[in-house]
Amino acid sequence: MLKVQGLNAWYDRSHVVQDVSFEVGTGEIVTLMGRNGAGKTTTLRTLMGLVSKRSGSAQFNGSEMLADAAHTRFHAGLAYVPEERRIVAGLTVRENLQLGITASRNRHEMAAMIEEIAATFPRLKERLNQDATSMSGGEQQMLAIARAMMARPKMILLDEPSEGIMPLLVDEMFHLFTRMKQAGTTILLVEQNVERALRISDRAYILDQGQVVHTGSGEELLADREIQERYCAV
Ligand SMILES: Nc1ncnc2c1ncn2[C@@H]1O[C@H](COP(=O)(O)OP(=O)(O)OP(=O)(O)O)[C@@H](O)[C@H]1O
Repeated sequence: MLKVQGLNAWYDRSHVVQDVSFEVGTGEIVTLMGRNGAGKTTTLRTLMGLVSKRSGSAQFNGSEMLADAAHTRFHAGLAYVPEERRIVAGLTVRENLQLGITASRNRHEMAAMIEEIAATFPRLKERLNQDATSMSGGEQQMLAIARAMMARPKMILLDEPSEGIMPLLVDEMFHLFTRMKQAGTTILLVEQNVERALRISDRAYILDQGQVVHTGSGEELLADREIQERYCAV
């Protein structure tokens, strides 16, 4: 579904992503890992068209998309949940979810979509009419993911979804990713929570100083403590 080849990105003169190549197959969960500053977030931002100085190739379902505008990618079925969640204060959970729908929908369609999403995110279902920012950080993170899922993306890019979240919700969140995968969503994940991420990943790529230095199946990398200790914050 996504084929990235020779991707480069710069902030001014700083060459932050260097010749990065990786693939994400339809229905897979693929994780990008590596220490702070390795270039993971910048890789996602570059794929979403948010870094202007870039080169290389990124094909989404066979079409080159690196030069496309962010909204074109969105309409092609790519969703992005950045580390900062951008939940709108003063709106309820339901109203935040409604923001995730682009095309105009009638009330019944909208209600049906919220029902569908709420079935996957039970924690949000109980809180639909609550002010969204009164929820815990983890619940707000779930809302950010659920809101992105309202557009029914083919693929979702998640940047450190478990960061700063209480352990109980982290477990719930990783179960959620497995359920999203089972429901047909392809996931590209950036995670510091190495063990949990590897357990659910089909494949992972390890970045170090802007380059891919290692790749393997989730299972292979889970068994390789040396690689984890060397390149990830474990
Ligand atoms: N907007 C920016 N302007 C200039 N340099 C930046 C900017 N954002 C990130 N950088 C730098 O680019 C490098 C890669 O950062 P990036 O955020 O992609 O890493 P990361 O692997 O996602 O790490 P983290 O987990 O800390 O977010 C770092 O050296 C960082 O300081």
